[in-house]
Amino acid sequence: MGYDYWLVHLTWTIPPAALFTVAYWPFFTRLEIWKIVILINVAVYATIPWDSFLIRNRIWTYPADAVVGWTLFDIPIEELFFFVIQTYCTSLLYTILTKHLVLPSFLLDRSKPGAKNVGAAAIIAGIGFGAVCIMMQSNLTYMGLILTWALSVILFQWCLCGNFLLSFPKKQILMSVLIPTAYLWMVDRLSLQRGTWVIEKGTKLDIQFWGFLDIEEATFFLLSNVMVVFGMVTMDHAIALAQYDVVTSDSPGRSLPSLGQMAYSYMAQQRKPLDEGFLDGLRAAVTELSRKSQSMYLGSAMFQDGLRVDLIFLYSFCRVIDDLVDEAPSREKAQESIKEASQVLHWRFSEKSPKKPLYDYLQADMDRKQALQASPLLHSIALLPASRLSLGPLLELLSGFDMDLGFSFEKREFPIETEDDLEVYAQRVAGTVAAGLLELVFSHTDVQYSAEKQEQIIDAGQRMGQALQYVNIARDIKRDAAIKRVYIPTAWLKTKNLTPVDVITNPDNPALASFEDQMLLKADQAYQMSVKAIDQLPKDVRGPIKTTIESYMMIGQMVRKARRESIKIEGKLKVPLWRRLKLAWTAMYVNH
Ligand SMILES: CC(C)=CCC/C(C)=C/C=C/C(C)=C/C=C/C(C)=C/C=C/C=C(C)/C=C/C=C(C)/C=C/C1=C(C)CCCC1(C)C
Repeated sequence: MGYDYWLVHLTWTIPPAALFTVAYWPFFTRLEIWKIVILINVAVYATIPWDSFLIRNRIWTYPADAVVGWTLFDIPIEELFFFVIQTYCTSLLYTILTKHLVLPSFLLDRSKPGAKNVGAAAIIAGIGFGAVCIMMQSNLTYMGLILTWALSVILFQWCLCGNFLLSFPKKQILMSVLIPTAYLWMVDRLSLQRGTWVIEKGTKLDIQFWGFLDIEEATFFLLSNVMVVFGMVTMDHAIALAQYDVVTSDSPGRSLPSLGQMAYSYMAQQRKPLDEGFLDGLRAAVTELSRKSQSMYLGSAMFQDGLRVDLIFLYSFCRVIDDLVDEAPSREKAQESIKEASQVLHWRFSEKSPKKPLYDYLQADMDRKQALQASPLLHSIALLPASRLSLGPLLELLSGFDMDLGFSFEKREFPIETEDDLEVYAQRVAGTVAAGLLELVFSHTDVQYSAEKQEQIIDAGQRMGQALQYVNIARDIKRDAAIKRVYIPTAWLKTKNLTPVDVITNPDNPALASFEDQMLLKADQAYQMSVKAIDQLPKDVRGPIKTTIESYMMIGQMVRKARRESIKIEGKLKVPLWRRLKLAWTAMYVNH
């Protein structure tokens, strides 16, 4: 007996598994862990008969002095552990690489018709070739056994999720397959060189890469990783459909069904046709978010399932309105947009509003695509999860944009006159967004909250939204001055004998430092008053919400520091990526 085989694990497979586990641990969701556990089980049960057959037929052997000697169906225990650890590593890598993807956005297959059949035909051809290899009873035996077994599994997976796979991003699939494959080739080569395991001559082609890596082994590790990754994609396909059902449902709140239920309805394959308008809209909203704000896109990935999708739609609505107002050629045009938004919102939230596919109702005479292009506003409102939001905060948000339109340098009009105005403004543009977010949180959780409790938490959330807006204002004093807006209350300025016009004409005035301080102090106070409420939220959302808030508050600290050390900042001040990652890791870890 010997420890050579265990040594391979101790040096090559366990360390990367441990490293990735620790790094990713705070971000692991229960669903992700279950997926991996299920896949490991499937992999082990599927591989045992095959591997056992190989060993009994002496296709490959292991020297007695390399293994401890425990076996199951003649398979050394070390080998069984290999099935587990490889499946774990590859599926974990896949989980990390695909964390940011919004699964339902890949439900519509836009690839060439027939692409799925071409794939299936190729896999079947591979299986046929493998069968011929086995029947020849020659040095092609091992290759034949690998191809027939692995490609049968892959064919099954392809039949279930081929279309989903075709629209899934190729980069993530390739990296999840190829990185572990290349790594295991290296490990396998080393072990074959050392003789920890031996592929017997006679049933193999005897072609080696890098001197020792048999071509069969190379093929095997590639195909086993494909099985693992396709297995993950198949489960993700089932999950994507369940998420789709949740976010397109009219019921005020639903969380994801259990994995078992999802697997059942997936295999039953009885589905109503998908709503293409909805899925196109989702895709557009996701693309827009990732283009406009990469950090918000990645940050949103910490929210799970249906909640994340709903949040993306909420964001998309805010974004569209913001752009419409900012890019309007005149104040009147901007006000018109706001008015239109208000009307469409009233309609969307009314009893009369059709709850199912909305596009047809919006623009009955227009093609959907055209409607989308013609009015991003209509589109973003149509996609809002109206059954899980309320109208109030959204209308209040519009009134915040209205306030922004009140600025006029020419007419010397500055709507933020008093500290009260500042608070009202911050509530309208940021408090409302926090309120919307929390409404969605409450409707996507199984935790029961009394109406009173909800109201209390929403109150705190709105105050937190205001706090973040104060940080925004403190950071952007100069940038706002450049577009002739001053959010420092006129009353504050007056204490130093200044006016908003002075701020716009001389934004570098050192006297402004004290107002920046005052604004950040106000942010701190609002933050302190509401931070405790986070602990009352459902566990899943505490981490991501804390991350968002703390990153903002960190911007505040950086503004202070920059001022203290007279650092000049070009453009927008940002928290460095590594600090945000550290912050996210900690916030997620503490609330895990
Ligand atoms: C749950 C929900 C929501 C929906 C349900 C959706 C659904 C139906 C999904 C179906 C998924 C399926 C069917 C997944 C299947 C995955 C498999 C079979 C993975 C096999 C991995 C095999 C692995 C990793 C095998 C590893 C083997 C190794 C490392 C062997 C190595 C070796 C060594 C070391 C020396 C000698 C040679 C040898 C190659 C045998």
